[in-house]
Amino acid sequence: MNIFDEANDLLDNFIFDHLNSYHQLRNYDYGIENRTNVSQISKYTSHRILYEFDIIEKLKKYDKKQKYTDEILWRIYWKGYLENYKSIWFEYINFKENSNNSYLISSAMNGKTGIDCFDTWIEELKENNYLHNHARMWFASIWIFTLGLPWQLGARLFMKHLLDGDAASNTLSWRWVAGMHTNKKPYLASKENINKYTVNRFRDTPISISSKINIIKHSQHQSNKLPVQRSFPNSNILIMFDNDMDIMNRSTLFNSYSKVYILRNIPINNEFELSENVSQFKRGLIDKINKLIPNSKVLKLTDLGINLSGHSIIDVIYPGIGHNLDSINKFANQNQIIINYIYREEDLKCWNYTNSGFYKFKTLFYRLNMI
Ligand SMILES: Cc1cc2nc3c(=O)[nH]c(=O)nc-3n(C[C@H](O)[C@H](O)[C@H](O)COP(=O)(O)OP(=O)(O)OC[C@H]3O[C@@H](n4cnc5c(N)ncnc54)[C@H](O)[C@@H]3O)c2cc1C
Repeated sequence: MNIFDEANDLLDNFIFDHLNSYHQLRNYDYGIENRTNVSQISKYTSHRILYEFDIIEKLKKYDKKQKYTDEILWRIYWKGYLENYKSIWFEYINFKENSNNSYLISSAMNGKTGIDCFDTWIEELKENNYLHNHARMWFASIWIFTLGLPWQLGARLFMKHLLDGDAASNTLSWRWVAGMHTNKKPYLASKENINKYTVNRFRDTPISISSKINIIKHSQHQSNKLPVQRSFPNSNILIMFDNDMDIMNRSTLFNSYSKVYILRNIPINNEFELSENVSQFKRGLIDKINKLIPNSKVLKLTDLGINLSGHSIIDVIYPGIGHNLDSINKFANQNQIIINYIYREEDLKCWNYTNSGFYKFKTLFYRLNMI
């Protein structure tokens, strides 16, 4: 069974057994032993082993698909929103912590806050590399509004440990909790809500919401121009990354090149280092994909230079705003190489409608029958 069959099996089993009750049960976090109320496919969607638009297509024939489809749309929306407001990403990665909070930060990162649920989630995050969506919301709210810590550090901690770590969903969800997204309403976790949706699994720890709600400053971001698709191929080399590995229906594309390089070990500084579990998971996925593309080779970015000698223009499957894009752009600048990005038609279409709120996007998505 290849990795695509494995991922589709997980999705199909979920659809068959639990799609009907998803809208009623999805908000419950019953703990790691009982996760059947959610699909846990995110480690595949974030690497595009499962392609969002294929999932929506697959769901069309089911009755109670609405809530689940909406969640997939959130993923598409966040990606598109970040494409429209790239400066949000740069502001996030350039954030430097200079407060004297190091003791509190270290207690939070090591799960030693004394807040039972929060400390449990830290352990779960580091060991299981997954958190339920509601736990992510409570966690981020406690991090920001109870502990008073910068959201950017929480977002980096998530990216380090989540198998599904995703530049857009993660950065923008943290901003949403902080009250920095379009509705400007912070998400405030409450003890009653946590108790209800965790079925009283945690010691009853009071969560105080601090006055720090008011002090999250953020700049206004102007939307940027969206990219357009140019013609390809422009060289005999194609480059791809771990966050778009949907290779189904792409054999014609791959066959247009003599070599497909899958880049791994993208160097990012200490503040954005991935945990060993996450790195290992990505290595495993890349190796599996490598075996499925006959003319592919796995390369480190540091070895790309020698493999590209003599090329002044290369084609790259667009990896979306995030570290992969930053790294390849930096490489191209340093080596005076022109990059031609290959976009997906569905992405480009959706991004035109993701520059304001989610509900507007969702309404238009259905009305315009975007796939
Ligand atoms: C603070 C915070 C950080 C997050 N960071 C990430 C991240 O780095 N990567 C990531 O993929 N998701 C992130 N999410 C969104 C969401 O929590 C996860 O996608 C979801 O929990 C994954 O579990 P699942 O596959 O069982 O979800 P299900 O409930 O089964 O949903 C199915 C799929 O829909 C999509 N989806 C569901 N909820 C959301 C959502 N709120 N936003 C975007 N897509 C969604 C995902 O692709 C998910 O796999 C974050 C949410 C919050 C509040």
